[in-house]
Amino acid sequence: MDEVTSPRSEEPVQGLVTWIFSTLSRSTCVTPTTPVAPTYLKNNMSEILNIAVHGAAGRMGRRVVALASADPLLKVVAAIENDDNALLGQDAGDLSGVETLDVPLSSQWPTDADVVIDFSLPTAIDRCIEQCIAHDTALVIATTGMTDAQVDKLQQAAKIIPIVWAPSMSLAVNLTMKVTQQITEKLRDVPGGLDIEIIERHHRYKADAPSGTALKFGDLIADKLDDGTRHVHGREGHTGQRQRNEIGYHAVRVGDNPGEHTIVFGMLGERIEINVAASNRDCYASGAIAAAKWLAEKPAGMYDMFDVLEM
Ligand SMILES: NC(=O)C1=CN([C@@H]2O[C@H](COP(=O)(O)OP(=O)(O)OC[C@H]3O[C@@H](n4cnc5c(N)ncnc54)[C@H](OP(=O)(O)O)[C@@H]3O)[C@@H](O)[C@H]2O)C=CC1
Ligand SMILES: O=C(O)C1=N[C@H](C(=O)O)C[C@H](O)C1
Repeated sequence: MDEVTSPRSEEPVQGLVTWIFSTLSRSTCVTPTTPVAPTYLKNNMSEILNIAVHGAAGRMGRRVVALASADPLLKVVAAIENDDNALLGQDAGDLSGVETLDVPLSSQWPTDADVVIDFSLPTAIDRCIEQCIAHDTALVIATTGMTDAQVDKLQQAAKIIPIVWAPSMSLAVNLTMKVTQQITEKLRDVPGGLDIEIIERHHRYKADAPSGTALKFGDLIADKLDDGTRHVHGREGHTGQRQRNEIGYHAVRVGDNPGEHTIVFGMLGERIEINVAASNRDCYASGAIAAAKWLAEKPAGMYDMFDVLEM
């Protein structure tokens, strides 16, 4: 695959712009009806990579199966599901709207996977981590809403197996995270003060709020502010004036929105709003597949999408 230029050696904003154009010019537009493998990362894979999809019958799992099955460098060897899922036994390819793969949905853990790609539920995460360690399998973990104990467990697991963990696998979202950090650095001391609020919009079926991505936006922005940032979730009643050191979060649940984040930088007299929105779920699925390929040759450790995307 083509080599991507890292922005690290260049001046920050110019570097990011150069990088995104060089990246997008190498990428392929994907739609749910025409699965195409992600092409925006180089990889040096010499062998076919065996992929297991955890949460394979879900909204995301199906798109991962569809895109991975269209990639000549990948083989979907397992489609793991809940042991009481009504679809157990059905073919993962049929379910995902691609050709029959002869991979039935199963709650059994596979023995031949090189990398597990997880889009499931927090209740499924403990077993997933334990099984990846037991089978010495790399793990791309995308599920959001984990408990602190599960995050600790994941950090411990990263001492034994390679893990990519990110609340958003999307290229555009991760680039936007970098941009919002740069904006925060430029505006943090603006006369009159800077108010930062994060509005996220997702489909009505989403189980956790605010989104993992919104929380990560907030943490990354807070890293560029003075200590003592307060993370405020919604507002109601007699709240008093907004405090200077707050980051506000607002979770909107509407229809079938596959994910949208708006970061508002409010000042006296003007404001900036940065919006990043998915049109469909393939930005996440293709990012997770890129992460799996990247991870295949890495030693044990905890990585994120900034590592994968060389940002
Ligand atoms: N990092 C990223 O880029 C993204 C992350 N996400 C996150 O991914 C997760 C999944 O999202 P989405 O696909 O929309 O959700 P879905 O609810 O559609 O899919 C989750 C799937 O996991 C299955 N599952 C439940 N328990 C287990 C188990 N023990 N073992 C294996 N599978 C299990 C569910 O089965 P059942 O129905 O039987 O419970 C379901 O099929 C969410 O946390 C979401 O926030 C989503 C998009 C992008
Ligand atoms: O549940 C979803 O759909 C999504 N969840 C992730 C999150 O919580 O950040 C990522 C994406 O926004 C879609």
